[in-house]
Amino acid sequence: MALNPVLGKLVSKRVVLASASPRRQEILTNVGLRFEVVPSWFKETLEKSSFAAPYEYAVETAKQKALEVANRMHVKHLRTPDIVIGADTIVSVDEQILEKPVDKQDAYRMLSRLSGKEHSVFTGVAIIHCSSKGNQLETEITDFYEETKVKFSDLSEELLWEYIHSGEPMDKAGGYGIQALGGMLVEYVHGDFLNVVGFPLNHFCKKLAELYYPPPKHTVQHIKHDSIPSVDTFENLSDGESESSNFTEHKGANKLDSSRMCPSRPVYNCENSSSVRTGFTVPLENQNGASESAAKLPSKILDLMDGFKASKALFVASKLKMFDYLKTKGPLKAVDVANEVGTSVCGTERLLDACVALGLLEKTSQGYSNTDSANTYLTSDGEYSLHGYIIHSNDHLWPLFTNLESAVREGSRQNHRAFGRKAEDLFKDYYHSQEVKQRFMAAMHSIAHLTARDVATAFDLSQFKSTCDLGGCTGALAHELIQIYPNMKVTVFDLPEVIANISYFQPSEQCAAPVTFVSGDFFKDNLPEADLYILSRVLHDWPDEKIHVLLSKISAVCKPGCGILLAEMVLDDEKKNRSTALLQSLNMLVQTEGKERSGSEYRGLLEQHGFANVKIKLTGNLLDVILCIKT
Ligand SMILES: Cc1cn([C@H]2C[C@H](O)[C@@H](COP(=O)(O)OP(=O)(O)OP(=O)(O)O)O2)c(=O)[nH]c1=O
Repeated sequence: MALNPVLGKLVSKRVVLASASPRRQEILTNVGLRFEVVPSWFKETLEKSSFAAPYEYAVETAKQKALEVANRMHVKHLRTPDIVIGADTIVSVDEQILEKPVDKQDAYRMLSRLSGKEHSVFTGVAIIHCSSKGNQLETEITDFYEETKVKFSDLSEELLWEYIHSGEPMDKAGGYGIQALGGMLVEYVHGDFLNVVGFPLNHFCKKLAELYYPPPKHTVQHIKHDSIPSVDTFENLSDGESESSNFTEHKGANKLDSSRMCPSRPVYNCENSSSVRTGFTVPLENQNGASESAAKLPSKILDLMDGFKASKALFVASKLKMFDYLKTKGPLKAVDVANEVGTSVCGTERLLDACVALGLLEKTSQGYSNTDSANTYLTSDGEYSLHGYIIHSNDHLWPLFTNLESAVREGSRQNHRAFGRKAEDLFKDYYHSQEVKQRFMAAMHSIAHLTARDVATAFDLSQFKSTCDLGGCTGALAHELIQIYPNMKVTVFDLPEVIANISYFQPSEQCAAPVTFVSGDFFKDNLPEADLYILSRVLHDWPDEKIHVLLSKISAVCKPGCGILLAEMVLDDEKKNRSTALLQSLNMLVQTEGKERSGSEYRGLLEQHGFANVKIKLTGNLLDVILCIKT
């Protein structure tokens, strides 16, 4: 199947996914679609009883989510996106619509209704093509839905509660996630699996193929409204591109054929009906090579070849604090940015343009300005600033990664090559100078802050009265724990040179129950007493031998019923799917004796030290969470 041309049609467009769902982002990223994420603020409060069928509710909600984002972006930035994609997933059982549970009781109510029965999962999708006329936003809406049938086994009350306590149901329609623990509840699935996970990719691609490669008119005329089209893929059709299928041009000339845009007109594949489903294979119609070479364009490989340039562009713009200047003073012309920063105008202009193309900045006739993401993540005072980690990536990881080849040949860390220093203990390397130490602490703080909420809420930790975050650095996770569990006593235990430097990172408003910081070396010193020991991004720094030393120390002070919570990037057992975590494991190779590990590997390590009932939660954020209890 020539998939690439379908998505390739979107390459030059500003595509926005109006969804906060990490699953939708992952599904679309995995097929190489480039898009910005702007979660919709539309509240899912449409009156369900006013819809004749559950899928109509999902389609309308998806449409409203996407329209809200299209309108907001148009008004706010005066730079209208080309395409906004919205989606809404619901579960329907006995004519009732189930959305995300509001609390655990609600999850229990939903899951017990699904037990032993077949239900339908509907995802409504809206694809909105936007354009600006004068100051007005014009939209062309295409929508559709997909249904998948899922049957649950008979589920005991005990099993349901165990599942609910895993925390997985809370952000998922119907209260389950088929892609993770919830998969164990499922007897069969009829239909598109990804539709259950939140996005019907196959139907979406077919829809794009319809929009961008419509069949020639004579073919359409032969199709009866209620009949199966005479072709089931587009392979036999001529492209139509030369006539009218280039969406942008077509739209400019006159409005799109509304029969293609309106889901309620059944002329050509506008309904969700398997009887009119077509494949989304795109024709290699042109025998003289033009389209064929486009179809073969190895875009993923080309993106990888460019990856280091894109990373470095981000690092340099961050290091020069361009995002900070644009936040306070933007929009600015390239010459003004160059003056602020003290750089050349021609170099600055090229860097800013590259950042625009990478989706980090926006460019209008008034100049360059930050995107919402840049304000949140790239400025040094952004709410979830990654500035510290970006500078660490530029100044520390980049030189190490340039020695990746040696690391792979030798199987060991490369600090001596990158920094001309004999490799000592990992943390002695980081703490040999005040500047490097503070840079490292800022980097760790930014990741800990970004992931803290997901780590703290992955499991219900209210049973633990006291917690000790070993290697908890600036206390970002500790502060989040206190927010969520106000009665919890939280201690951070870290090296004296870290504890001496934490003040800069403390939240300005004082918490009622402040975090206690204790200095020491967890390999050598006594550990503070606690019901729960947290090791966040600690075990990945060390080889198995050192981990056994640490886990046996924790095991010795842990009473039965007490636990360990690990926060790490957990690899899939086959070590072939999670590229972020696998690349992070290379990161550990170039600078430590540690590595990233799979869920089974962590389970094996923990069980050897008397920790059982090991539960793993993939959070969708950078860190996954593992909880286990001392027997
Ligand atoms: C049934 C099921 C749902 N889900 C998820 C998909 C959706 O993210 C979520 C349903 O909620 P939605 O309201 O469709 O989406 P969302 O709130 O996650 O994101 P947004 O509104 O910003 O688009 O449930 C799974 O991940 N696995 C499953 O098995």
